[in-house]
Amino acid sequence: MCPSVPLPSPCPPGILFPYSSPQLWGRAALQPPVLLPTQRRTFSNNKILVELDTSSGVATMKFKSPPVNSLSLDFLTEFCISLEKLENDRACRALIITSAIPRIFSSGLDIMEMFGKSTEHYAEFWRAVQEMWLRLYGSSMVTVAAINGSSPAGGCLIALSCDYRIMVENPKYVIGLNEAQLGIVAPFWFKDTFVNTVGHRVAERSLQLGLLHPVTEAHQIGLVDEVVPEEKLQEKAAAVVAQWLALPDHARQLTKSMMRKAVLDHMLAHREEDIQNFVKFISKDSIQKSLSMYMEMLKKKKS
Ligand SMILES: CCCCCCCCCCCCC/C=C/C(=O)SCCNC(=O)CCNC(=O)[C@H](O)C(C)(C)COP(=O)(O)OP(=O)(O)OC[C@H]1O[C@@H](n2cnc3c(N)ncnc32)[C@H](O)[C@@H]1OP(=O)(O)O
Repeated sequence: MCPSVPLPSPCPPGILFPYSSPQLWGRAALQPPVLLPTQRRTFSNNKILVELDTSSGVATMKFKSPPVNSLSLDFLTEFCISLEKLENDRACRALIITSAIPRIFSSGLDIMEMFGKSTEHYAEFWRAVQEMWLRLYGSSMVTVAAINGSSPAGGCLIALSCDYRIMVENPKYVIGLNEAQLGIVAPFWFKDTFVNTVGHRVAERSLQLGLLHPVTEAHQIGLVDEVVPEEKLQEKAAAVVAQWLALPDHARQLTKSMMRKAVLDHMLAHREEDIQNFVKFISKDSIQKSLSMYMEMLKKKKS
């Protein structure tokens, strides 16, 4: 997995874990028994609320950055800190990611972070985007995206980086990597994450056309795993987590690592080059113009 997020090793690889009880499979079981004053631990910063149920080992992360949960540098920093805290907390085995903002899961990367700023700022911002993906895609926790609203581009990347995606049935919601519509390009690791989920042909068409898929279509192409009515979302996410947690952590984690390692390693090997490419690309006048026109179009749509 990602070197910045080392895999916890409940037992050496290749050694069979004692299959006695599901409760003993988790990281929580490795802790000496302690009496906890409460079963819920909450931490919240400006843009993200995290609640960890220490009895089940399941954390819920809610994005709460109005108006549209755009992924600004501040948001990404909070996100990475929250992920690191949970990853290092042996009581936490699973994470459900959802939104507290009605109708929007996340509007993707904050376009204002990529517009009219210095090259140093672009480099810092892009490193934060990379870090978020490395931590989430490389997480040893079970991760479930409970997608309760539209989720374009960077928002879709967050969902794609999870182990399982459940989306609310609503004809107004869309999801996809729509970068091409903005006149920009999904970087190779966005593309790899997408291909690993939906397959090469579907990804090629969807990426070239910058498609935002309605929920039913997203389900048909395998971009989301399940579609549920809004009121069933949390219950469904909890059920999926329980199913994944019923397996021994080390077996699931090693399997996940095996499936994702090549993509993570590829990105890590090209991380600095990827930052340089981003800075060069985003600083171009033509790209800045495209972003400016896109923001104008968003504003016009409102009026
Ligand atoms: C050899 C090849 C080399 C290649 C090298 C490659 C290098 C890499 C290239 C760059 C890669 C970048 C990857 C980018 C990823 C992204 O995520 S880009 C962002 C994409 N996001 C979008 O397209 C979403 C845009 N927003 C919307 O569609 C809608 O806003 C919405 C999310 C569906 C919500 O709609 P609605 O509820 O109607 O709200 P609005 O009124 O539209 O918006 C409210 C305000 O929020 C602002 N806003 C919306 N999205 C963003 C955003 N992403 N960033 C910043 N701000 C956003 C919107 O403008 C409104 O603002 P106000 O008018 O001021 O209220």
